[in-house]
Amino acid sequence: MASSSAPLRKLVFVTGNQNKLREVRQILGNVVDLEARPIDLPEIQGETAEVSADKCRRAAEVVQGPVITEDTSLCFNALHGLPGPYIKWFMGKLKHEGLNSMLAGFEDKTAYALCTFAYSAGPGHEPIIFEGKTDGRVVPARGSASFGWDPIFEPEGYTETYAEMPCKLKNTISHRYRALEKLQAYLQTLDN
Ligand SMILES: O=c1nc[nH]c2c1ncn2[C@H]1C[C@H](O)[C@@H](COP(=O)(O)OP(=O)(O)OP(=O)(O)O)O1
Ligand SMILES: [Mg+2]
Repeated sequence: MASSSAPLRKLVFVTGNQNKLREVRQILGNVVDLEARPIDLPEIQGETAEVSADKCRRAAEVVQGPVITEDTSLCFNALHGLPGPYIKWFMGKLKHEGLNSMLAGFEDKTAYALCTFAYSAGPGHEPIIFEGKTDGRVVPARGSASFGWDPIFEPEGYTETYAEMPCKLKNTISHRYRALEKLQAYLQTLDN
């Protein structure tokens, strides 16, 4: 926690996703002065860390200052980590039912949610990557369909899907929470 007398660090979060923004605000609380920019940046193909670093470089150019970006992957173990960073496009076309069908031919329904935050101090500053991972499995949709693939992801050790649990609980076990813990620890080192 920043001391109450120190001014809060200003950080721009570039994202086109309101649900992400809401969770990031809930998790971080008042530790940073977060300003949202609803810009949907282009995303390259590749491994998650490369996709994230590239998006963050573009964001720093747009913002001309310190910036964070976030990428979320949903990785099916039976498919060697796919759809991974392409989950948005798979979700868009296949919906929850189709994502379940992709695993119909496999015994292994396990998956993990991977959240990658990237921080850049500004244009020309190489992004630093912070990853958080939550293991679970893919199940037929249960719970409110308000955020992406939440209804089909049941985190390990729980009988509820992300969509069925109170957001307070999701926010203490989620891929996003785990990545933000690391980002927050890094931001604290900058404050000292
Ligand atoms: O906790 C989550 N629970 C369920 N679904 C989620 C979660 N987090 C992201 N999602 C969805 C949104 C999008 O369909 C895809 C990630 O794609 P991703 O490119 O990272 O997000 P986006 O394009 O919506 O926002 P952004 O402008 O920050 O890139 O997975
Ligand atoms: Mg995106």
